[in-house]
Amino acid sequence: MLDEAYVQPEPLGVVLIIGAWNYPFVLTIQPLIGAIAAGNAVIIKPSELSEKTAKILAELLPQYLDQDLYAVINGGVKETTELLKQRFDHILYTGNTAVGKIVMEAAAKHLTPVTLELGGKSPCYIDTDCDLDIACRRITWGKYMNCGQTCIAPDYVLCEPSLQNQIVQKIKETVKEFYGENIKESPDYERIINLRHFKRILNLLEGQKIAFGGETDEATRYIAPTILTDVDPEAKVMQEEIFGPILPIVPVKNADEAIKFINSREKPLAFYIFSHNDKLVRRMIDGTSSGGVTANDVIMHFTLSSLPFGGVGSSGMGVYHGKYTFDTFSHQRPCLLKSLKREGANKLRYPPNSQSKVDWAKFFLLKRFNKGKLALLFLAFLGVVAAVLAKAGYY
Ligand SMILES: NC(=O)c1ccc[n+]([C@@H]2O[C@H](COP(=O)([O-])OP(=O)(O)OC[C@H]3O[C@@H](n4cnc5c(N)ncnc54)[C@H](O)[C@@H]3O)[C@@H](O)[C@H]2O)c1
Ligand SMILES: CCCCCCCC=O
Repeated sequence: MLDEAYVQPEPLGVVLIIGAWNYPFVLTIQPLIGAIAAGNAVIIKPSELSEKTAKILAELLPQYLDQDLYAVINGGVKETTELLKQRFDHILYTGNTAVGKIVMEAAAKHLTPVTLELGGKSPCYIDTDCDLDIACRRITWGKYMNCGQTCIAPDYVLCEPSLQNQIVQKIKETVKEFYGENIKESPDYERIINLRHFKRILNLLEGQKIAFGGETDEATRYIAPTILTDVDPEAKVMQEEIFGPILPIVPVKNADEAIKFINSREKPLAFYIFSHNDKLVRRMIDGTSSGGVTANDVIMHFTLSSLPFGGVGSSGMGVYHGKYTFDTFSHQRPCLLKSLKREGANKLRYPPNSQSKVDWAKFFLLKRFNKGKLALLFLAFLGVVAAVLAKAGYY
């Protein structure tokens, strides 16, 4: 009651940040900022696949930051494996789920806590009560941005069968509006990172009904914005994160079936719902689980520093962004400052024990006294004294 209690965040020590290639600058610098703010030393390991960004980070960072505290280490699997043998105080890893398990296993050897920013198949439900023009424009933006190589891109669409053709038509129109008649020539349409990923994505198209797009060019690793319709939930394209510009549409009877569909799979990194019906939006949020949610848009929850960003289940663990990054890289140290005075009040907990001590302890614990309540009690006591004095004076 009379002591001071507070939480003091303290730095964890040395943090390892392992970045991914698809947004190679933001996925290393954003966690770095919070790790520095929390007072840690940091080692950054950019992805070797985005080699130019990795090189420029190694060149630029030492020009602005103390190299003894903030180092960039470049390399591939061999170097990262070696790095992971070292003891760190926290590891933030961004990348695929399989490597996430390798990172967690290496961290476990030193009891190092991890934040795993992984991926998954982020579903998008489009309700019949919806402005389809706007929904399709926003989905087109989020799906084909960075050629579909975005961790929170809408992976596939769930909708009632009657909406399917309209959605194809509207996305087709929006693609033309965004990238022009000749998408290949558009300076705003990107390419697939490498040949391995190009072939992996092409493999997902096998046996599918292509309602729009489908053109590819291996020499430039170009894959056109593509839509697949009437997709079988068991199809290959529905088994792994697409991470490319292909949008499967899976028809469902209604919102309840969409909820069941989502819940029968691994927990996704993001979930998107398009509907005018606020009740339905909330019902779908309550009925499912995902790293994050945006209603009536895609991607945008990532951009709010007031919201924590991260996955759940196989899409990751832990969060960052804004103040949450600071918290992730801090130990929340509880501190209680007592005085050596007022020893009488402590006698209750010392032996020998008695029933009366137990009764007093129960009284104090159950009443949950705090400074505010104590002040009220003191005021009440003063009131009683004042009343007694006043009465004594009156007579
Ligand atoms: N949650 C997020 O914020 C987020 C952001 C971007 C990407 N992602 C996910 O990342 C995935 C794509 O990234 P990726 O995995 O292809 O990126 P990647 O190939 O760049 O790998 C990520 C990092 O892991 C390291 N790595 C690779 N193999 C390793 C191994 N065997 N041992 C130790 N380290 C190893 C790489 O060097 C790299 O730094 C997608 O699933 C995507 O959804 C998630
Ligand atoms: C404004 C869009 C930024 C999206 C970054 C997503 C990071 C994950 O791939």
